Amino acid sequence: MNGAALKGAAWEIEGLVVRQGGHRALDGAGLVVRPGEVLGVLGPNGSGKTTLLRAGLGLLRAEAGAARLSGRPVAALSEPERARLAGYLPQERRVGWNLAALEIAALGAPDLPVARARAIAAEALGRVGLAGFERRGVLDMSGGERARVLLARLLATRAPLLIADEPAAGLDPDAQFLTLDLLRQEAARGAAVVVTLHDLTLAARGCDRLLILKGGRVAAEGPPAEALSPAVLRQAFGLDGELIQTPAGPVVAARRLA
Ligand SMILES: Nc1ncnc2c1ncn2[C@@H]1O[C@H](COP(=O)(O)OP(=O)(O)OP(=O)(O)O)[C@@H](O)[C@H]1O
Repeated sequence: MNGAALKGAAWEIEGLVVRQGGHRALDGAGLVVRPGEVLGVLGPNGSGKTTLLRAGLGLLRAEAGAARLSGRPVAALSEPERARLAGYLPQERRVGWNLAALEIAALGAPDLPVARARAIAAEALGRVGLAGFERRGVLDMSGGERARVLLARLLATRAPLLIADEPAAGLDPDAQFLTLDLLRQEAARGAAVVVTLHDLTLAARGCDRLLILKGGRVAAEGPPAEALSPAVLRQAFGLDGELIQTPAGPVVAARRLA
């Protein structure tokens, strides 16, 4: 452990070095997120976003660096303790068994009696737009519907930290905005939220702060207008673009560098 715990942070990661397949997938990256805040983690494919989330939860071994959940070193917490402090929606939407949507969503609340967990799951399914789908097997759904069930499972955790790895991937435009709205609602109830995204406009609209990764390092960090400056778009994403304010909210207009 390096520095002292930051007061009030739900999740602090500092200086992580993680080797994957012989090269440094993370080379000193970190993040801090506080209750009530939505932090977006962005970066090109392979820049280390998923590795940062997994290593920061103690699911991958780090060669150096530190991670704390609610001020407690992740390495000192059991997996059930970590699960109570952090709801985690992984990038892969793998589900083995064709269980009903309600049962899958209720897995987010294993601490509660079954009837209560199912009531919370039903409410979460309603929030993600799946009222009426409670009894449908998740393997008998479209990919986007299944993704919403897994988002409902995340919401059902009611954890103080919610981590969603590309929750908007494969969703229709309305569902993408809905996803960010729901995560913002969770932040409004006091949760800290960390979300990885590839849609820069969605990130600019839905996140309070953005962390941009490039090559396993933090390339930029700050409010969307700063973190998505033309210089960052160029250096981190290889794009010629800018953030434009419109009546509907900010939009990132960009094209590939010639
Ligand atoms: N199991 C693995 N074995 C070897 N290399 C890996 C493994 N998992 C990830 N990597 C490498 O680590 C780096 C970071 O991967 P990571 O999944 O964190 O990127 P990402 O930013 O989440 O990407 P994406 O946007 O494509 O999801 C990449 O270079 C990737 O090829």
